[in-house]
Amino acid sequence: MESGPPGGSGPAEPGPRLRGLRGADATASASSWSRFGAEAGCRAPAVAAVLPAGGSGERMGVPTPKQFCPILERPLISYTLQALERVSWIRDIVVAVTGENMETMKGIIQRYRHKRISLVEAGVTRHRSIFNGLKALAEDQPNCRLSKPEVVIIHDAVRPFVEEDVLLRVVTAAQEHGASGAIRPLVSTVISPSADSCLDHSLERAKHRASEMPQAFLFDVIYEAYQQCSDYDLEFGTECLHLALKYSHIKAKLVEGSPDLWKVTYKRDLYAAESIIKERISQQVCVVMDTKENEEHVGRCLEEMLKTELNHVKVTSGQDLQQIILEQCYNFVCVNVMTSDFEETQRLLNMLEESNLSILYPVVVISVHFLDYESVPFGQRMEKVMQIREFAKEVKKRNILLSGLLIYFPQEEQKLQESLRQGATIIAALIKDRNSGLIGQLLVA
Ligand SMILES: Nc1ccn([C@@H]2O[C@H](COP(=O)(O)OP(=O)(O)OP(=O)(O)O)[C@@H](O)[C@H]2O)c(=O)n1
Ligand SMILES: O=P(O)(O)OC[C@@H](O)[C@@H](O)[C@@H](O)CO
Repeated sequence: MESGPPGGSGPAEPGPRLRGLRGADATASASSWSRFGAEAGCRAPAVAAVLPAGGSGERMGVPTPKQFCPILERPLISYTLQALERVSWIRDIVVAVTGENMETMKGIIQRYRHKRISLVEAGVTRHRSIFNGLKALAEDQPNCRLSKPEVVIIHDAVRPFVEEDVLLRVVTAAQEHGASGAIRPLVSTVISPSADSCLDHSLERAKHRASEMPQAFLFDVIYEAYQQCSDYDLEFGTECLHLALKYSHIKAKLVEGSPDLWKVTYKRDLYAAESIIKERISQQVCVVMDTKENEEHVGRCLEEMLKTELNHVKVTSGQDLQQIILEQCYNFVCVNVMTSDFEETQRLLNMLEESNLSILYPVVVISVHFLDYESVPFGQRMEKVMQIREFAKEVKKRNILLSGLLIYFPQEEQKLQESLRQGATIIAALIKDRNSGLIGQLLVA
């Protein structure tokens, strides 16, 4: 069993969250357990998680095992780890990876600052990988800070969209019933073919469900089941709940899961996961502008136009920028009126680089310049504005996607409104698409 970097599998420690949120998240997380636990009449147990991540992803059809395939330049497994790390009452997260991917996994833990992670060798099947993870929790191994939990969550490393709510529900149900698992309605009807590939019978879809993840077990229940498990089940089985029933005689409590619990299996699932992640981090934008009359006016007009494109538009003159960054806004518009200088934008970029906000997700920054660019020789004006290409190349190394937008100003009010509307559309497209191919580009509204 290997731990990640020093402190990798230390005591429960929230994962890579920004300072301001860590407290908030942990408080929310702890209070949700205490609230939920109180309602369910149970106390908070010691909880650990096992993530099988030792597969080859054959159905994905690419050389890279799907758990390491990038989404927005970050490996899929990192999103799942992040989701579990948001839950402060999960004490340890044991990830089963193949020996050949051990260094890759350690690099991911290091780069994305994952905490509470311990690594074990995967097995040749998913059940064997899970079993190895459980052994790491069961046995007091020398120099290992892992200890046996009361409840263990088992969750596929390729299911990134798991929320605290369903984790809380399966753990609470496992405390009471010994085992629990998330289920979803079937999308297609299940049929049973005959030996000659004809329809033998079909199952009534309404009476059946798809077994998803997360699942949770009293540790002794599932560990006992794996210890008694036949080689056939270890080799060909796909259902942990079945092992708990067959070997520990425990009937798992089934809980309804959300639609986002699906497993990334085929390439289309990766595209779907990327669009969900893009949508989640594109919900809000922060408009940074000075309160000088001119700037405030066009900034407010732009704000109004942006509200027709994006759900949440915050405006700041800069004082509360640090808090906005801590609240994990990933999209910024810096308004510059009658100047092609980048001082304001540079100040914002410096704050973003210091904040580590862009470690987990690409941060979009659009430097908007309201410029009377017809009255000054084009070359002279453009020379300064074209600096954006150099800035963009530099900040891309920190996962910040910088592009520029020119809006002719001043101009007759109606034309200005049209430019602002076009500008808002361009800004929304840059935020929603997060295409790193557009960094350093200067767009004109
Ligand atoms: N020997 C294995 C096989 C699978 N898994 C993990 O179990 C989860 C769900 O399995 P699945 O979706 O089948 O992954 P793969 O086996 O990689 O996919 P495929 O069947 O397409 O090869 C994945 O996180 C996978 O990495 C594992 O830990 N050890
Ligand atoms: O069968 P696969 O190896 O593709 O994935 C494992 C899934 O079967 C499993 O995650 C759920 O069905 C719940 O047990």
